[in-house]
Amino acid sequence: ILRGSEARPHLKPYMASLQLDGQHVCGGFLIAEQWVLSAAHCTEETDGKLFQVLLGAHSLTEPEPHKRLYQVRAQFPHPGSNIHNNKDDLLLLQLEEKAELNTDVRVLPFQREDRDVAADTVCEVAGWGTIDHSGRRPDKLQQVQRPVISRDVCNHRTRHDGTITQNMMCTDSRRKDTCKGDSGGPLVCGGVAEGVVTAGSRVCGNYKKPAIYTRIAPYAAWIDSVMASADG
Ligand SMILES: O=C(O)c1[nH]c2ccc(F)cc2c1NC(=O)[C@H]1C[C@@H]1c1ccccc1
Repeated sequence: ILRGSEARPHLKPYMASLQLDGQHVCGGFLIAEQWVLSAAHCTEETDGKLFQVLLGAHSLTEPEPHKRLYQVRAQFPHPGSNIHNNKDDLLLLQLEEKAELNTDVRVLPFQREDRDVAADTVCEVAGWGTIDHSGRRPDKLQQVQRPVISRDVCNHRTRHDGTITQNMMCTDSRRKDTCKGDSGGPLVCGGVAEGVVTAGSRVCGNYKKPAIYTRIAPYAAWIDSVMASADG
């Protein structure tokens, strides 16, 4: 998160850190007791290794009362996701067991009505992604508020030039923005997850390249079917 602020500890109890060998790779969030939603691109350089999911954390390194690292039973990238574009950039992770819910670990509801969030709506995004242009990585969860921009503006020739589909949405990226490592985290508008930070590599903090999110509502049926089909 560029030019954001430290989140109030444990006030975003749905936040997850997807880790490999103890290193934060991407964000994610708890959508059900045994399920985390993130971005498919985050699995690109993991050569088949499964993530571990850290829940209940504010600091990535310090001991905290409800912080716990969960093993992942299975990972389900959306079948339409691919390395060439941002399409269907969603990843479902089934935890090895149901997460223990408490004050610091809670499910975040996601939007099921497929209707665009109005432009200028101010939403919030959080993550342990880079906090400056030198790529500094925070230890504590950061957050920032960003206004939604319309798909037409985001698709302008000088912005993302028609690549933003109706399954994507954008927020203004002038100065304050998401960045590497924030991908997979939720864009929360009015207490509901409306989008997932896409993990395609993109410049951060440049107003000409707005932040891109995968809208969740169009994928509600896919999410429900994967959760229903997997055992447990
Ligand atoms: O965040 C992303 O957009 C993104 N997209 C990817 C695609 C493949 C992939 F193998 C990884 C990623 C990845 N995350 C990262 O590179 C994470 C490692 C970097 C990071 C930044 C800040 C703080 C901690 C760690």
